[in-house]
Amino acid sequence: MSIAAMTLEALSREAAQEGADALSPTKLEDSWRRSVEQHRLDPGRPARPRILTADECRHLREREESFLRIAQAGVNRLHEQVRDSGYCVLLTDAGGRTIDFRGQGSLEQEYRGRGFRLGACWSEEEEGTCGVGTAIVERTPILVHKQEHFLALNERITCSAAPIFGPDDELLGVLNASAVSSPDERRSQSLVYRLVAQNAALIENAVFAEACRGNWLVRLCPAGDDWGVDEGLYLALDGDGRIVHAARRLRRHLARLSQPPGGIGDLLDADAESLLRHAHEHPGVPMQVRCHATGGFFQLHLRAPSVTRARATVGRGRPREDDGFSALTSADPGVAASIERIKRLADSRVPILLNGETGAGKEAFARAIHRYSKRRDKPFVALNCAAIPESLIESELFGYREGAFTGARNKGCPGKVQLASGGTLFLDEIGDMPLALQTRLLRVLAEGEVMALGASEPERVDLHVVCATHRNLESMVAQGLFREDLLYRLNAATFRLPPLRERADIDALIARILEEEAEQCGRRIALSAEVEQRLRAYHWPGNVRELRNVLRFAVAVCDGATLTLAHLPESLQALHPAAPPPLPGAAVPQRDTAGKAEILDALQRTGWHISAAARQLGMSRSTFYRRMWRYGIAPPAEEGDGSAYS
Ligand SMILES: Nc1ncnc2c1ncn2[C@@H]1O[C@H](COP(=O)(O)OP(=O)(O)OP(=O)(O)O)[C@@H](O)[C@H]1O
Repeated sequence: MSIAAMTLEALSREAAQEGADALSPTKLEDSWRRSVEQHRLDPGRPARPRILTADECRHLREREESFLRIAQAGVNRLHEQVRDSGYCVLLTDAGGRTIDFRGQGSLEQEYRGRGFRLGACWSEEEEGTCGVGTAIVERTPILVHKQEHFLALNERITCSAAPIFGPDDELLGVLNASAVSSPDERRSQSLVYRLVAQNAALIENAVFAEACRGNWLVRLCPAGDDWGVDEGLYLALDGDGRIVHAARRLRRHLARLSQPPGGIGDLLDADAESLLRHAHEHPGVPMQVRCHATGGFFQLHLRAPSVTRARATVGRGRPREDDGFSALTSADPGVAASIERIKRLADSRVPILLNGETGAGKEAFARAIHRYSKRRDKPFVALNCAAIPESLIESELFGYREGAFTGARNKGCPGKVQLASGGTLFLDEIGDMPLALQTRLLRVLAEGEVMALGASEPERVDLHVVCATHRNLESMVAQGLFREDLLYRLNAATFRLPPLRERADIDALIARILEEEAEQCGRRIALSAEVEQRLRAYHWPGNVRELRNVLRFAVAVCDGATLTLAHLPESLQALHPAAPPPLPGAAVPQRDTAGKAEILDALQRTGWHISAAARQLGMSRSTFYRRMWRYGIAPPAEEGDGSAYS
């Protein structure tokens, strides 16, 4: 497959194919078969869809708050387009539960009577073949018209539904438009069907743009399009102009290329520097670019990163500003993908194993999982298996009953397992757990039961277990130091937290932790270029913990507004010997090291005159643009609230 596959024409063909798929009888036949054979539904069932209780509904909407917020524009737009024709609009979560609903006054009663309302559950398992449920299973837009519904009760309604996916292809929910009366002719629904699919794509793009707020965002549109209809193909670029993420529709095509593009320049006749130059010189005007392989032209719109304003990664579109993971949001593709996968497991009972060097953030992740889950109001109980003597781990973990051993407290004492019941048990350094106790832990995990020391009856416990280790448990198994069956129970969901030196988002982490530490002292502090370089070059054996300590120290000893090398601990100062002073008369080398503060300062002093600012710092214009790109600096008129500019 050549790069030509990624043209909009190809995408349009694909959309048309999806359109044809919606009408494909095969999908409906499959769904009917599932309704009978898998879900064992009775087509004559008299009951309407299940409706969540008010409490369940509120809880669900809270959890999906950020998805709801981002999807709102698309839901409203679709509603405006179809309401006068008698359609209502539903947005559901990935399980088909209605989390947003737009009706129409005069038809409200009829909608409610048919199950179109907040909290209604439209999964295929419960309703059989239906728009929302079948779109979830088939993962494609679908039209289910009248008698195509499985339940006789639903055979008067028509439903056009389209799934919405997150940046990692995870299903976030379904957008659906339904009417309670419509012509029998299926083709009468083709316009509504297209509008639903189009608005679902719009929401998907908005989710992508939100998730990539920390990156430069590129949107490619065919000539003549404008920002009003937010379609197009999205790419996220890092500070070196490399493509770090592509939205789903584009990714499908990029994946088929024999050689995936590394930088934007591999794809288009423009590099990062020229995009920025254009944005600076022609504010508000999209840049015309050409695809190398096809020669096709696109309008390119560019949006600056907004690292400090980055909100919680959307992913599954979960809740509130602090959804547990907001403080850990990462532009490192590996970490970001782990967060998205972990979120999906947060409410399951699948144990999670976090692997990583000391200080890499394992406990911070465990706490985030707990705060993200529906167990967040219940206890989070941590036990460091390496920190307490082997002889005490057993009673610490499983508790003991009265008189269980000499020195035991009169009334006995619950263990961490009992204390964590209903919530999350975090077992740090699980590799240090003695073998005999591993057997007992296995029983807790397998049977949900714990036997306290000295007890005659086991107690039932309901736990989510998160474990962490810096060790290689597989090789411990090979050495007979760790039980193989326990490993298999724990490692179904293993996540590796990379050491800081390997993280692609190290600059953003430095910036965020510096901001936090400076804020603690009510100050704003920038980094000098030398400090930035030094922090980036250091190997960080103590990972994020060490980084935080270094910055805390530096902020404490710095009186001014900029951290210099002199403020760093000695271990970092000694990293590179200072360069010898230049010999008199020697050519002054080109600078390529100015930090963000210096660049911004020069821009402000020169009124954003690029050549003058570059001259002041002894740089060429292109080096200066490169640095602006790296630091995510956009001309002030374009920065705004981080929304797109061209
Ligand atoms: N992504 C992050 N952003 C900001 N701070 C972080 C991040 N990850 C970890 N930290 C901070 O780094 C410190 C160490 O983190 P944590 O205790 O979670 O590491 P750990 O991997 O569990 O370490 P250990 O293995 O030594 O127990 C904490 O102060 C934590 O708040």
